[in-house]
Amino acid sequence: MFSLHQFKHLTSAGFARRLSTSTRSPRILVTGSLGQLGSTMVNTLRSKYGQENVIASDIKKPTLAQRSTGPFVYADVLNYRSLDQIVVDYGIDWVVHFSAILSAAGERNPALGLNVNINGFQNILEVAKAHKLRLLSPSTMGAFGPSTPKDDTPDLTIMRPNTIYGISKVHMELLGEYYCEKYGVDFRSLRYPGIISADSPPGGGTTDYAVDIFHAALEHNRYTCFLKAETRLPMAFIDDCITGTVQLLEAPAESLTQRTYNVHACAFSPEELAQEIRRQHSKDFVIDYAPDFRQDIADTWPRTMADVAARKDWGWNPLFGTSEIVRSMLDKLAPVYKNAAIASQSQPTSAELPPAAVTAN
Ligand SMILES: NC(=O)C1=CN([C@@H]2O[C@H](COP(=O)(O)OP(=O)(O)OC[C@H]3O[C@@H](n4cnc5c(N)ncnc54)[C@H](O)[C@@H]3O)[C@@H](O)[C@H]2O)C=CC1
Ligand SMILES: CC(=O)[C@H](N)C(=O)O
Repeated sequence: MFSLHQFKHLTSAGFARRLSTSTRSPRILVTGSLGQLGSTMVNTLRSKYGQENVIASDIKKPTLAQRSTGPFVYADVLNYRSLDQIVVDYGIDWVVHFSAILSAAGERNPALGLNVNINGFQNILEVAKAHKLRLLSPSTMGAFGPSTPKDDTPDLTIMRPNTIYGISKVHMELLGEYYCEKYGVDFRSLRYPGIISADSPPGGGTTDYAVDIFHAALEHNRYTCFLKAETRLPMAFIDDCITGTVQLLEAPAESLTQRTYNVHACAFSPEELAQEIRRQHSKDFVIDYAPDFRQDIADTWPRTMADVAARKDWGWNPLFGTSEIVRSMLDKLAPVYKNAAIASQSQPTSAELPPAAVTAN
């Protein structure tokens, strides 16, 4: 049994501990952290909040390099109990929910898209409610649909998307808002345009061409695009995307006037992007067009989005336009392709190999 003196001592120690945890860095769980945006997000958050405070997770196996920068756990968003356990074990305060099935992948496999984007999100929302977590879960311009005004699309407008991805993201936005109003879950979201990054490959979207084109330009100096030449869509560079996402994540609750915000940086068509690549990389770069089912998806999305509220409420301020994006992508990827070419040239040809090595296959 504790004496009264010991009890007082214990409670004041407990109080002191509670005080110190209320001023410590938040512990952040990132789901889907091996996707196109996840690894950059994890690295940015780790450099701000400390390696140990950011728990990366996915259902895929990380490479050694991905494991080396801090904790990584298996987290299937379809399994509520495992999410619950991670939140308890790691003392999670905030969740950045990046697990999703993107637009093209969702049309290829609607059942998977519905399951991950709807049931997975509901699990995340329930965990956020149970443990009073702050939850940032991105939405997309794909939440708009064919009857939405296409230019300067406002935050609040007609939203009748006709893809599994779009429908599931509207569900996410509305459910997040409902849980915020009804249960006080601090849900935050932003509607990204297509995101362009040299860090990781894109994961099955309609805007993937705007990343693939750089790899093709550097490797073959030609590209066959799955969208038509004139299909203009909103886009943003990964640096602006991650900076903006962290700004919204950290924004004081009282500065937010809504739960979901449009964010826009620039807009271009495949032909306009190709012209900029010719200007900055090679005048001989060739693009041709073989539109497929992704054209029908792109045709339902805005050409530009209005993002006045994001700029005003939490400081969205993208720095990369089309020309800066092309410059950065070429600067980052050119050395990779140059080194690969040098390595393949220095590989001995079969004629130069000793007989045992040639017969090994
Ligand atoms: N990349 C882009 O251009 C845009 C992305 N977004 C949104 O940003 C977020 C992140 O997107 P990306 O990184 O591009 O997606 P991605 O497709 O590259 O990555 C998604 C990740 O989710 C993981 N995942 C799939 N099923 C899972 C499950 N059951 N449990 C746990 N993880 C699972 C995958 O393994 C993958 O690593 C998504 O919500 C997406 O809708 C929105 C607009 C544009
Ligand atoms: C715009 C998005 O949400 C994504 N890049 C996709 O094309 O599906």
